[in-house]
Amino acid sequence: MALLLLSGGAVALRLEEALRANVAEHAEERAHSRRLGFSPIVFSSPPPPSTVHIEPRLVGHSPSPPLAARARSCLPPFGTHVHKVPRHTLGMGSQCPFDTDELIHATKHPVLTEAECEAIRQEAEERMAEGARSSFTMTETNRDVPVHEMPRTLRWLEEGGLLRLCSLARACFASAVSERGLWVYRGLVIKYSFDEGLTHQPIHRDASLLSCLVPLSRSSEYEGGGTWIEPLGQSLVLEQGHALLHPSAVRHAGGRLRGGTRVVLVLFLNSHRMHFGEHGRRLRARAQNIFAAAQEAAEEREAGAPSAGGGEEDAAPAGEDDEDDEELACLRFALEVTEESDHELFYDLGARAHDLGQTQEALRMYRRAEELNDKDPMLLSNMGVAMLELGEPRAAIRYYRRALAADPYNVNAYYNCGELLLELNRLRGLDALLKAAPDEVMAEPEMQELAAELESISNVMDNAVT
Ligand SMILES: O=C(O)CCC(=O)C(=O)O
Ligand SMILES: [Fe+2]
Repeated sequence: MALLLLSGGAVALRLEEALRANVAEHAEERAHSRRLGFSPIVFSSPPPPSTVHIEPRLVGHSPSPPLAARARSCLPPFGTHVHKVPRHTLGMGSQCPFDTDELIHATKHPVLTEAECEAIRQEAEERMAEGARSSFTMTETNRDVPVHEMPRTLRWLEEGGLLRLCSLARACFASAVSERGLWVYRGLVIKYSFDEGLTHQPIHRDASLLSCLVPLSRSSEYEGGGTWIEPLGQSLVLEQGHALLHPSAVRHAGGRLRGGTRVVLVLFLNSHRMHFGEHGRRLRARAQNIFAAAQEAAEEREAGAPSAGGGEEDAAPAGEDDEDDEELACLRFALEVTEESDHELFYDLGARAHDLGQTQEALRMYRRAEELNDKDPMLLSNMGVAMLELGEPRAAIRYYRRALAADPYNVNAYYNCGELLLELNRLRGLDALLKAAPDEVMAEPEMQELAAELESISNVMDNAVT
């Protein structure tokens, strides 16, 4: 398979620099984790077999047990239900630290007691009531409080809670976790509440090696919800205190809540040493940061630009082209280290070309992405747009419909599909589309406009007939 890039010593050298910077970033994050108040976990013995079973009553009752008891309470106590996900979907290439497709583990029993769940939840709710919130999840559709701002929970983690969860993570993912241990990149308590419009989290990967999620609510407190696992095409709803563990690179989402309140504890865990397979995610993040910084600078220039006089387009300020190249270089380095196995990188390259008006090239990249993951709603929706731009409206509709099958709440795909059906005068199709759209989608102003247009055309036609 031909690599897209990388020739010449100068570029290769820069790749090496980028990789070194990733390793340094990992070390800096580990140090930062300590500053936030998380002590790393170092294992003192080889991982016990995952079949080891200890009595549930040993788990997590004593607030400050002696060390030996603490260690015992930290054995991976319970078996897990395992869901298989092809490990190539992690996009880590042949250096993937996970050596199996058994990548989604849901414990068969609680690993946190009811009392522990309630205590953590209570502290999180106190912090939220005081107005604490982080923007870590970068979305308005849920609320989250960082664990490092929750002293009681932090202490509970120190006193054995973290060792318990990390031991479990180690038993589930032995190939990725060495004796040198694990540390918490971030911990969050996330609240979803249907009545407050906090209903979900979009599909994403987490910025760590392993993700561990424990519902603090009982499943009877909400409808819908759960953790949506894209490659399974399914939401997993766990009972209070059970743990869901998966590689952070499994694409997932906070599943749509249809009622009630769901509160979860999430720990993002990293291994002592960074695995080579993690370079891709860090390089992609670099590219995204460079892009975001360039966007911000452009917006600032626009805001600060004198409104009068001149009339000529400003020349790009010195350095901007270099920044663009840096973004591209990072994406290409990421492609190289992941051996072109990560569909998100092809998506990014496609979106970048699309933004620059290079629709053919965008489609070429999107197709490479689609070969690796044909269920990504954003990708499919963008492919629809590209198809339309290239004069293929029927293909565009097919892509929009596939995007909607993958994500029935995708407003962009709904709107683009609806607008195109209107343009093609396929009014029955438009009517059916609007009727199928969930209320949340129809509440969006652009969807309201589409519905109004359809109605006014229908009225005109009715009047013409009568
Ligand atoms: O709510 C969930 O089940 C998923 C949460 C999640 O993915 C996250 O916080 O990163
Ligand atoms: Fe996540």
